Amino acid sequence: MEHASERPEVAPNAVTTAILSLSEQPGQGKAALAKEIVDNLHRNGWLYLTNHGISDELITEAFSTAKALAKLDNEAPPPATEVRESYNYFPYAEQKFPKKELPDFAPAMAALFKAAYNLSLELLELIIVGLELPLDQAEVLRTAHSLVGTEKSNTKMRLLWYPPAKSDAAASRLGTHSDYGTITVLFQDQTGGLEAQNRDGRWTTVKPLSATGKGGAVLIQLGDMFQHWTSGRLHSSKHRVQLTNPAQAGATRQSIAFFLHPNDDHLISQLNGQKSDRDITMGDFLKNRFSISYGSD
Ligand SMILES: O=C(O)CCC(=O)C(=O)O
Ligand SMILES: [Fe+2]
Repeated sequence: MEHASERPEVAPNAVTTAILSLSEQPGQGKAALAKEIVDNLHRNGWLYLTNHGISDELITEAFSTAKALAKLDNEAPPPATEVRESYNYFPYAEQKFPKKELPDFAPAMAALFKAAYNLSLELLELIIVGLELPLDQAEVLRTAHSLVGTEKSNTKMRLLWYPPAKSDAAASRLGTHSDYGTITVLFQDQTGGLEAQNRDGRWTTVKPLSATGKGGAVLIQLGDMFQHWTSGRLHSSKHRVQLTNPAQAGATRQSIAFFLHPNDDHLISQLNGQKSDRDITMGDFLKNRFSISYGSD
């Protein structure tokens, strides 16, 4: 209970997190699912997807390799203020891979990266349907992400490892931020601690759902760039990872976040077809990220 007074107020049931099945349900067509996805990305900016099509084996293999990497890195003690470790995986950055120590690293990460990329493309198509935009816009989005995996795209997979917290640790494991790309696909274990803020400004705890097993779910979060792209129709939520109870402090937490970004040189024109002087390349967007104002904010 020591930490309770240090934590910001969170109303645990203020916002409902949707759990949607990517495989069509009897009586529910693709259009209905697309609409539900868009409604949730409009209101909240996040949702869970079950039947996401990524095999347990791929996810489990990537998690165990990422955990082994965190253990390797731990041989050098982290700075005292460090509350998590993270490694950004870019498929082309082979010189950074721990080839000798972990020969399984490259194939495990490449497989999950590819699967998450394919899932993202499927989702982008559904979002275009749900936004009731002309279907050629789905092709626009697909082309905008054609360089994923190369040096001309900032798309990456972040391997996160949160060690057990010291008893006097602050309540924060990862500070408040929004993701800045198109969408994020988050795979997490069942430790919990993720909190997110919806369009109305309400914070909620996002119930932890494992990415594997029966009912395995991945969390989809919308990024700043996609909010901009959709002229603010979709919401990019602020989120953070907290230690929500003392028992959790003693537990490790592991997650893998796939951040989909458009090609650096892709000119982001509004998806509603309107010409706008806010059209901007992804590269410039990143440069200006902290100074521009955009969307409906
Ligand atoms: O660890 C998590 O669950 C969240 C990670 C995250 O939000 C990020 O890396 O941007
Ligand atoms: Fe994030």
